Amino acid sequence: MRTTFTDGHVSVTGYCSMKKEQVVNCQFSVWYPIFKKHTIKSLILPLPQNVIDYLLDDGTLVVSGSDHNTQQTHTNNSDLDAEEDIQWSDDETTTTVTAPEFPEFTAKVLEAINALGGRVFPKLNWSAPRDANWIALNSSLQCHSLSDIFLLFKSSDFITHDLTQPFLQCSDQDSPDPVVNYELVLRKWSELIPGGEFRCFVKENKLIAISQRDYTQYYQHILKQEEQICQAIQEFFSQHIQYNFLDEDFVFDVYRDSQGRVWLIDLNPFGEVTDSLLFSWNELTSGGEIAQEGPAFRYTTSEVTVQPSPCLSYRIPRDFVDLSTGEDAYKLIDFLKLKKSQQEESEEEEEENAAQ
Ligand SMILES: Nc1ncnc2c1ncn2[C@@H]1O[C@H](COP(=O)(O)OP(=O)(O)OP(=O)(O)O)[C@@H](O)[C@H]1O
Repeated sequence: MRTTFTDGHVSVTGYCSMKKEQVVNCQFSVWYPIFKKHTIKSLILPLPQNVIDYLLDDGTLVVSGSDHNTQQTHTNNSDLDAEEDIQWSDDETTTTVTAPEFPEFTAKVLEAINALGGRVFPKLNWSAPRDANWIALNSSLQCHSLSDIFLLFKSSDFITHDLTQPFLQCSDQDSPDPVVNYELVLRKWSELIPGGEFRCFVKENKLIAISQRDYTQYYQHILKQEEQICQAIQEFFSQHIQYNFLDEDFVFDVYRDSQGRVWLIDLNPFGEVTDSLLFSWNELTSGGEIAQEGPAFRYTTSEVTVQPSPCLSYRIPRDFVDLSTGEDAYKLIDFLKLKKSQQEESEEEEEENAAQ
């Protein structure tokens, strides 16, 4: 699930009126039990309040180290709680910070990761931290420990959106927000080839549109197998999805594997909070005109249209990543020294000016 912000405000164009209940129904723990047989094996753990507080505290990026490295070098701009152990050393302008620890939760997470084969894809109730994969060492959302998960979650706007304003774009703003029980979703890691992913739009229980998910790239096999892909998705929808979900309007994502088998990947609300990819919400809501006979199928047809990845705008320069994660301690020291010498230079200049 994703929200579009423009100058700090939500961009609502008002093509469709999504209700809070639709958002509630698209939580992972609601749809997973219904479609368990057709999706990737996953485990759901309730998120304790102190973990939620830690994720929302933007004072530090340092991650709990009890299941990983125990300490990391870091710039200190945090007034975090007493569990932090902060040591300043005089000779270098660096701090050593130990993040809060959650032993019980850590043990449960590790047990779940092991049960899923040691490598997982993490999510909250709705979103994965797709906007933060650049910060991970392998530039991937693959996690082996709770500290891997924390690093991604604490760096992700999509995760913050889930935690703070999941009902922001709903039309029934006058009704009270439903209670959300936050959950950590761990999914068995699967090597999904982006060219096999498609987003499907369902209106009044009818599959009206299918879009290539990774629309910034051209995939020749989609062009060649257009009919087979469309047919396989339609069959999957009518056999396993249609009339089985709690709403009649929704969006679902699928993966077609190399054997042609279709898998459910995710379920999203039918509304502007969900990216409409190669369609517009205006088209999708205007009386089903796009789907006269069967669903409309859109994919990128030539290399000319290839665009940069939509998540690129969330990235920051690698140097800053190294600084913020303490990955390259020397870079951090250089940076601090540079700041110090710049400060000294400007103080000298001020003194000279004052003397004149
Ligand atoms: N189990 C998995 N293993 C590896 N990669 C995965 C797994 N599940 C999903 N992915 C990849 O991550 C992408 C995002 O997954 P998902 O749809 O669950 O996240 P999301 O935050 O809900 O995204 P959106 O907001 O677009 O619906 C998928 O398109 C897929 O490429």
